[in-house]
Amino acid sequence: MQQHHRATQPACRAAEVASRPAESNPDAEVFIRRRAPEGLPDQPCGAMQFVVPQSEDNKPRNILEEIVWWKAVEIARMKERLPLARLMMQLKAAQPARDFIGALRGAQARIGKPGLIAEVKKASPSRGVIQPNFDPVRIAQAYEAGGAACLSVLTDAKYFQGSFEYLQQIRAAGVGTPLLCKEFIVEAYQLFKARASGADAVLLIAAVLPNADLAYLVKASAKCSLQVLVEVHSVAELERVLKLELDPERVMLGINNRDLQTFEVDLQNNQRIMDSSAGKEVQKRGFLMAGESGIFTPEHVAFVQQTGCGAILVGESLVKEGDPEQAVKKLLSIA
Ligand SMILES: O=P(O)(O)OC[C@@H](O)[C@@H](O)c1c[nH]c2ccccc12
Repeated sequence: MQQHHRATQPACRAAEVASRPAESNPDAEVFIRRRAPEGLPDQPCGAMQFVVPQSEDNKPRNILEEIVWWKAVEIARMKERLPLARLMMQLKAAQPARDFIGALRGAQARIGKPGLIAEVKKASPSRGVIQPNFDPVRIAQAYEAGGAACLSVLTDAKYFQGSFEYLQQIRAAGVGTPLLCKEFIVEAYQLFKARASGADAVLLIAAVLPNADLAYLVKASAKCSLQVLVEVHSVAELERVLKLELDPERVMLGINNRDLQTFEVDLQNNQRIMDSSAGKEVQKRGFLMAGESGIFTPEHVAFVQQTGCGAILVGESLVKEGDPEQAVKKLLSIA
């Protein structure tokens, strides 16, 4: 699979990236390999059952890789509990999807600030438990009352303590803002599960998915009426994503300002990417851009806005507050 991912890059570029340490090359793409959580299996060869030794390289190289390797197990279990045929019946019965991107653009036009995607997030690998007193429905209702245009709901169970059920519960409680399913999506089954649970949009992470997979999953999303947020975290990734044919009415882009290896947040990353020629092209082609992660203050919001982002994705700074409604109002400077 690693070979497959690398093969989507020109050979010289891949070699160049591989030979430079990641720290000195902020634009290096993160190539997520796909393996079972225990790595590649032992390779017995011959009657003596001689085993080719496992190398260090057979462990996840970063948290994103670890999460993605575990996904394979999680998806297999989900399919056992809910086979595809039954999931497709749920999908048919789902309520029509809402216009996620339209809601963000509408809010931006109304308030003159980036449209807010407020995240319902209990925990994360970098922060541990952020909100021990976690009630997803109460938080979602408070975000909506505070003026969030859209919500993002973490569904990853093992690393973020999320659940697809939270999407259902939030919808069932009458929350009307469009919902993003925040998941590490690697196959279409997860898209169907997201839509059947009430999501209106899904996240696709460029660092996880080569362009061939992105193209397929974007198409499959459109088939089940899901809009898409494609997340990049470097200029190189943005350049790659822009090679795809994407409809700005159905696909928006996001810049994750959190480094996937160190977890450090740097809002300058947002500026650097938006100022690049790929960043300019994004704006020319009319894509809505979201700045993601590490946004804590109205000053941060203003900074991300002046880089050219019409949306922001905010989790920790809102979810850790006892009164998330006030936290939203404070962040957007709504009296
Ligand atoms: O809690 P923060 O720093 O405001 O970040 C929110 C969001 O950007 C972050 O949760 C996120 C961005 N991309 C992701 C991909 C998967 C899981 C989580 C994320």
